[in-house]
Amino acid sequence: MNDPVLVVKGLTVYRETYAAVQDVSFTVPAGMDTAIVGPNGAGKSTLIQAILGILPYRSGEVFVLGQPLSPKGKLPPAVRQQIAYLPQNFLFDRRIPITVREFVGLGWDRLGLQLPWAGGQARRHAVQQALTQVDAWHLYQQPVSVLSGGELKRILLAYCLVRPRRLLVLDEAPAGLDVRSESEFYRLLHQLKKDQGWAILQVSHDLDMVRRSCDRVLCINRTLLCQGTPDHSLTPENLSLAYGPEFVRYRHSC
Ligand SMILES: Nc1ncnc2c1ncn2[C@@H]1O[C@H](COP(=O)(O)OP(=O)(O)OP(=O)(O)O)[C@@H](O)[C@H]1O
Repeated sequence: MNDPVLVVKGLTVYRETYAAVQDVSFTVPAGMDTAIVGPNGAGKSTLIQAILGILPYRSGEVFVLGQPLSPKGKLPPAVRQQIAYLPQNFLFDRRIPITVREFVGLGWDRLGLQLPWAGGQARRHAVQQALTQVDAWHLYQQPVSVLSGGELKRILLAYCLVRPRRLLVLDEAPAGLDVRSESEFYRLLHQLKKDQGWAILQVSHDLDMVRRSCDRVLCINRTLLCQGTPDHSLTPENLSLAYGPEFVRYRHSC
């Protein structure tokens, strides 16, 4: 009945001459929050960038909403529009003269050519709602260039939320948010998956959060070491396999 939002089969991705991701297979169902965990340099960002079509992949197959992603990252625009991505770092030229409201509105616009006034009131309403959801409506007239790191993160999330999507991909998304914003952020993710059936795929180093909030875990270190529910995956044996025995001893002594 519920086809998976994302299917990855035998995916291998190179960073120059190095196979950063090797033969990784998994599926991401709708309405679930799936975490990707693993040590630094394990290939987590490489994996999601290949799934998003930002990096080419060498072999394997990727299907988003049943449509194949080409090895060079091509996907039909109607499918691409269903995916939102919040990167680890968002680098841009701070001199760009664009306000928060204008920036978030770009997330609402359809891909491709359209009239500049398209949408009108629906667009304005969607922008206001998205900014309110991330508690940033008060910033709507601010130039993006003056925002703090945490404010910018919330604006980027509003950019992802401004239109209904099927898949939200996050790379260490809450980094830079204060404690209150972080808990609001996870509450919002929960709401998106429960009420609107969004699939969430998030890279995280916060194993306690993963245990609390995620439904499934993929543990990787170049290859997929294990997958399943947090209880099934985050066992001392699997953590030792991924991070080394020292890490498990350290966590138990805390
Ligand atoms: N632009 C690049 N050029 C060459 N190699 C790269 C590049 N970016 C990453 N790598 C290498 O690819 C491997 C995987 O990196 P990746 O950033 O995917 O890991 P990660 O699991 O996301 O790490 P972290 O937890 O530190 O963010 C690492 O060995 C890294 O050095």
